[in-house]
Amino acid sequence: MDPKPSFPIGTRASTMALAQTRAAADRLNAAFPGLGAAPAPLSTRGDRDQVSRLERHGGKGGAFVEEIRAALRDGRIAAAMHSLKDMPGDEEAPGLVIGAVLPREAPGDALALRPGLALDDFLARRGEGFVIGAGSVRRTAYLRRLWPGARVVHYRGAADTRLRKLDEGVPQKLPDGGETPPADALVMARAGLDRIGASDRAAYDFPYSAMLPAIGQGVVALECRADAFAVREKLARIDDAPTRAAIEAEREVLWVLNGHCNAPIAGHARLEGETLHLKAAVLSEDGAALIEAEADGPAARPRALGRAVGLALIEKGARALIDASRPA
Ligand SMILES: NCc1[nH]cc(CCC(=O)O)c1CC(=O)O
Repeated sequence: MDPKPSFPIGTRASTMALAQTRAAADRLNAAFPGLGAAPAPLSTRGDRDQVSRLERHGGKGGAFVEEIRAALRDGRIAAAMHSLKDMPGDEEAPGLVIGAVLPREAPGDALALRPGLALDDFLARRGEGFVIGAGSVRRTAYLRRLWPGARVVHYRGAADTRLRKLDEGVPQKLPDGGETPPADALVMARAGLDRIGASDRAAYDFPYSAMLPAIGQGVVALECRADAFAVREKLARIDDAPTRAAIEAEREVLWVLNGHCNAPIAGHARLEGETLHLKAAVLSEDGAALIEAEADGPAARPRALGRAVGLALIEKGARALIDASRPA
């Protein structure tokens, strides 16, 4: 790797994050030959501390995003690569903007199975008696609805590490010193599996009707300083308009709900011609309650659509579910 790229893109050092950042650098270098965009891996506290839960770091933003933002603010990097899903949606970062999003990859969730397990058997038993690892309250809540007979355990860490633990039958350490039983299956982002070259590990893709993705899932975002005009101009040039419209609608839902990082909120927007279709949901942590809202709107006004869907969720009682899932 170029030790001192002229356009360093800050990133976490995981396999997945590096793959995403290389994709972003390729896109920039194709649009601006000679720019010298290249990944600048930074190690974050969230990566070093694999044991504690994300919430301990003040949420997703606290875990991964803030340290990379610090490098952006002090000028060590020109842009920062984030999985959009990991960026808090209910507040803006002062002085920073999302300058570009890359074309969205598969937005959904997939099931990876321990080698030797047959998908047919798993599905026929509806997960009964199986241990399923999941890393978010959204996935946990949907799993409890879908396969109530399965035991869902908290699983986190880099995607390739999680897969290795699944394959080797390694238990996962918990913050309280205990450990989970080895998992039979993991729920992971399909886009993450694709990016680390593990597409063949996706034994089953959850239909959106069974598990609606996280807001922003599958989208790579490039953040930069609001006052870095030369950078902003380059990022504007590679911004993917259909993805931008979708994420503006989705993230407006988060904004309206004021959803904290631990809230089981889901949402997905898709563009068809000039029309955006947006569906969003809020669940109770045990999956017993599911509130959904959906609407269509012009692609040119994505935030209005997101706002309407967010407010419809609140009308239907979403606020109580979000408050109930707030960490004490
Ligand atoms: N929270 C971790 C994270 N952040 C982004 C992705 C990959 C998919 C994406 O780009 O949304 C993942 C891994 C996962 O959820 O399994």
